[in-house]
Amino acid sequence: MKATCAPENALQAVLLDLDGTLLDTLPDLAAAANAMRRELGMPELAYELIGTFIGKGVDNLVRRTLSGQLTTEAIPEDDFNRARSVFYRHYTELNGQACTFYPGVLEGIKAFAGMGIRLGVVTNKPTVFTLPLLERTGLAEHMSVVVCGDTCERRKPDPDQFLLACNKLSAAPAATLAIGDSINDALAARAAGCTVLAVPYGYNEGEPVGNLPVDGIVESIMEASVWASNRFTGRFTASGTTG
Ligand SMILES: O=C(O)COP(=O)(O)O
Ligand SMILES: [Mg+2]
Repeated sequence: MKATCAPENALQAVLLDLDGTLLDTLPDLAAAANAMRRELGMPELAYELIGTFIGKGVDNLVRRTLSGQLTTEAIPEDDFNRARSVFYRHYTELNGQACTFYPGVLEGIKAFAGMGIRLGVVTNKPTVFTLPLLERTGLAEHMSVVVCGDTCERRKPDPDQFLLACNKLSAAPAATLAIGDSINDALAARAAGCTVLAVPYGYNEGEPVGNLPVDGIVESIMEASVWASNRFTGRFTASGTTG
């Protein structure tokens, strides 16, 4: 890959968060979380509350769902392991059943692809749930790289996943745009040296996105493609030509 052929300020890659950015996965995650609670003899939680538990990976979602709150007290390891396996069983069934695309996602993906820019997913979701979901929704065919919550030693908000994704795409982090819905994406992508955009419609652990350390907030992935074509002067294609 001849990244050096790209003109200055060319966009080489776009890395997309999954839950809360590409797909509204809350219906499936909340159904699995509540199925877990029911099976453990606990009352169900409101969907909106469970939405605030998404973002730091499934293990944290399980811990938060057990506690019923965002900041969890210490949960005995046996209780956690039992709950986790119940959640995994339910979510394996439900993953992809009721989730939906956010408006502008497919249009935005096509717009970026039309610019010759390679796309990837960087998610805190474990591989065992991410790959089937990308297949079921048809997203897999658009992605040149997928980095999951268990791919690297550390997850978002640490930068490792973004650095690995850039490396796999032979893209410089400074020429890579990350788009996410939460503080975890913002901190991780920024620490990796990427340009970062946030979408306001996702989860962000119950907080508004207005205070996130990002380069901009866009209403959709389609709007992100317009933002990127204004912000980056050159475009990079796999052959090293520009347009
Ligand atoms: O699994 C999660 O907690 C969230 O996954 P995400 O990184 O795709 O938003
Ligand atoms: Mg997210």
